[in-house]
Amino acid sequence: MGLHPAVAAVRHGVRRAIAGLERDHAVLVACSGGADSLALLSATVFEARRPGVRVIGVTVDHGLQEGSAAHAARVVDQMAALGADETATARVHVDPAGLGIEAAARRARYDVLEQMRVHFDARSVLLGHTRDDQAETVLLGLARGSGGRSIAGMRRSFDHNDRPLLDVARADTVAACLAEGIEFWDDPHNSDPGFARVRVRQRVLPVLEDELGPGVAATLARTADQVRDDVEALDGIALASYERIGGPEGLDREELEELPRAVATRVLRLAALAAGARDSELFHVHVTALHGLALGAINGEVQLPGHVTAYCDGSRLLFRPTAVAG
Ligand SMILES: Nc1ncnc2c1ncn2[C@@H]1O[C@H](COP(=O)(O)OP(=O)(O)OP(=O)(O)O)[C@@H](O)[C@H]1O
Repeated sequence: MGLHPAVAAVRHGVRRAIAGLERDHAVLVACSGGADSLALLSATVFEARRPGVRVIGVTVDHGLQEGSAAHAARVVDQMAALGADETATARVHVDPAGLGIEAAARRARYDVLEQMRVHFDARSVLLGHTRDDQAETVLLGLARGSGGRSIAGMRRSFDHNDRPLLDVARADTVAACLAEGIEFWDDPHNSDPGFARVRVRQRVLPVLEDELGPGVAATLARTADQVRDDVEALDGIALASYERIGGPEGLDREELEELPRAVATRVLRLAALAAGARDSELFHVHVTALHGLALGAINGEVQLPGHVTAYCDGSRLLFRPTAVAG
């Protein structure tokens, strides 16, 4: 019997991701025990064999659900049975204060995976996000309305992380597990309609598929790829412009006026961040106000999150710490 097409699709993604690795290099696979990450691990073991790359399987125990330690132990056994050279459980403490539980768990997970990567001297961390995850991310970003970056989806690689399955359908990771006799775990979170992502998965995408035809997830993911190229190009141009016209003495307003709006707003964001504005609360409305101020459409000052005030002085747009009353 030939190779199952779903297994071939998963292996194809992995082959590209580890193409640069050589004998005795190590790669870390982040494994939740779901179909996506177990299919990813199995394919990585297969693809790593010929170059002689070591495969490290790591599962993160967030300690948030009853029985999470037992679940992690089962995943570790599975990873070993699938042929991982080494396995580990990373336990994290999730502090939900500020970020909220989901974001705090994600932050803790990415931090500990990076620590494990360094610990095992691995070249990269492979994550099992699929094309469907990407489509959901694009739709959620579209609804959030925070511009190109929010619909550019997840990056294929960042820092030392890779997402080899971004072109692979989630159904194919399930089919690959079934074809290889891998028992996978269905995370109850993945079907809890309390999460916006789950509602997109269960209700929004199926309607789009019905009304616009099958393949919507793939086209959304393709859109993300194209938008990301554009966003990254604009970011690069903006950084170069900022380095040219910005500095400790603020921004040159005439030079700023010459820039296309998409570049100017990015330059203003960079300048505001350099002046100490708080990234997570610096919204488009602030940047638009800064633009108005620089062009003379708004008079006075603009207050930015993080206690930064922007103002104009002749030809320059400047920033200073906001004076605290009392
Ligand atoms: N507990 C875990 N241990 C190890 N890896 C995990 C764990 N949870 C998720 N991952 C990794 O992240 C990938 C995506 O998982 P999932 O879609 O459940 O997470 P998510 O919360 O949507 O992720 P993100 O927040 O990064 O978008 C998995 O395929 C796996 O590689």
